[in-house]
Amino acid sequence: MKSCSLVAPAKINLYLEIIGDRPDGYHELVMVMQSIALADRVELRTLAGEPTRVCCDHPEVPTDDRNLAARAAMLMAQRFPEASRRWGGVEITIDKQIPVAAGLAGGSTDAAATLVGLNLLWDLGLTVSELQDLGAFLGSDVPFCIEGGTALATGRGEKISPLPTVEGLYLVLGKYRSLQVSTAWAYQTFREQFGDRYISDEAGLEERRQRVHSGPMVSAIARHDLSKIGNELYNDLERVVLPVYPQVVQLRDTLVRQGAASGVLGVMMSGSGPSVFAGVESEAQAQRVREETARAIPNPDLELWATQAIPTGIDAISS
Ligand SMILES: C[C@@](CO)(OP(=O)(O)O)[C@H](O)COP(=O)(O)OP(=O)(O)OC[C@H]1O[C@@H](n2ccc(N)nc2=O)[C@H](O)[C@@H]1O
Ligand SMILES: Nc1ncnc2c1ncn2[C@@H]1O[C@H](COP(=O)(O)OP(=O)(O)O)[C@@H](O)[C@H]1O
Repeated sequence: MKSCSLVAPAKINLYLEIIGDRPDGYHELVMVMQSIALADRVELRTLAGEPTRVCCDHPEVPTDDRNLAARAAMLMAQRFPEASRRWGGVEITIDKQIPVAAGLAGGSTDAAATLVGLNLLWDLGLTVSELQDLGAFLGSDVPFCIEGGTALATGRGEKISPLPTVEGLYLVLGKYRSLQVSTAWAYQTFREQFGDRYISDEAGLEERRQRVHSGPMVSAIARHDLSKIGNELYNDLERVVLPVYPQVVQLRDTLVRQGAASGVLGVMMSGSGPSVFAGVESEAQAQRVREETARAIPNPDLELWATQAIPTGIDAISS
């Protein structure tokens, strides 16, 4: 029996621009992704002679083959049948700390951890880039989650180029427990409402890629300019999620108001939502804004975290 334990961080999107339609039904994106300290813990244990199973006591996380981590294990077994025969199935235990369907890539990071962990347990020696290629079969956010840190993501989100590390960015993150947003719904609604500005042919997409507005965010990151990073936060999916979820607007507005008083750098919804984050410059300020926001919205359904940007993705802490 072999086992390993991994830290699987969530992500936020500092920038998300939808630039067009793709023949595969996905959307062509330009995103700036950032790993954060809020993380699941994933434990893997080989099970000689037994099938793969997932253990997770979070009521909204499936433990059958809908679980993205189980799918990652199945993909590895399919691609590496010899190692799979030798080691048998794997028990995947997920300690779920990342809120589910929140726009924070919780399922994707568990899948990424499973790929990284099985690479270690099965002594496969796969490179980060090979693991990312496998991850792209599981979901658009999985390749980013493998290496994590700060990165530009293009294509449907699976093409990753590392960016300089964002240091000293602290965050207040909020999410209503009972609210979940389906990513497929968010993109579908965007397509229905704003699809007429889409470009679908490759030449048009290439021309559009040259005109994306992510340049100022990328240069703010290169210059380590936190206040400019705060000004350049952007997410196209806010345009479809905010009109349907008034609580998200209330949380966003409250964080913006705290910002005016406490010097918040910027506020934005992450991914397809409904989580919203505010960027600040110190841990103490993050704690203060978190407390003030909890006082301003005294709703037990609202969960708030003080967290921070981190420079790494999946971290194997023991094997
Ligand atoms: C919006 C983002 C931003 O990082 O994150 P989340 O909010 O899910 O965390 C991602 O684009 C989500 O990535 P991920 O959650 O991996 O999506 P996938 O499983 O690949 O796709 C789920 C569904 O979203 C839509 N989809 C996703 C990615 C993309 N570029 N175009 C799309 O249209 C498709 O309808 C797809 O069926
Ligand atoms: N390991 C997992 N953790 C969380 N959700 C999972 C997992 N595997 C599958 N899911 C399913 O994926 C859906 C999206 O969850 P999640 O990945 O947390 O959100 P998001 O796509 O917003 O980042 C959930 O509704 C859940 O049913």
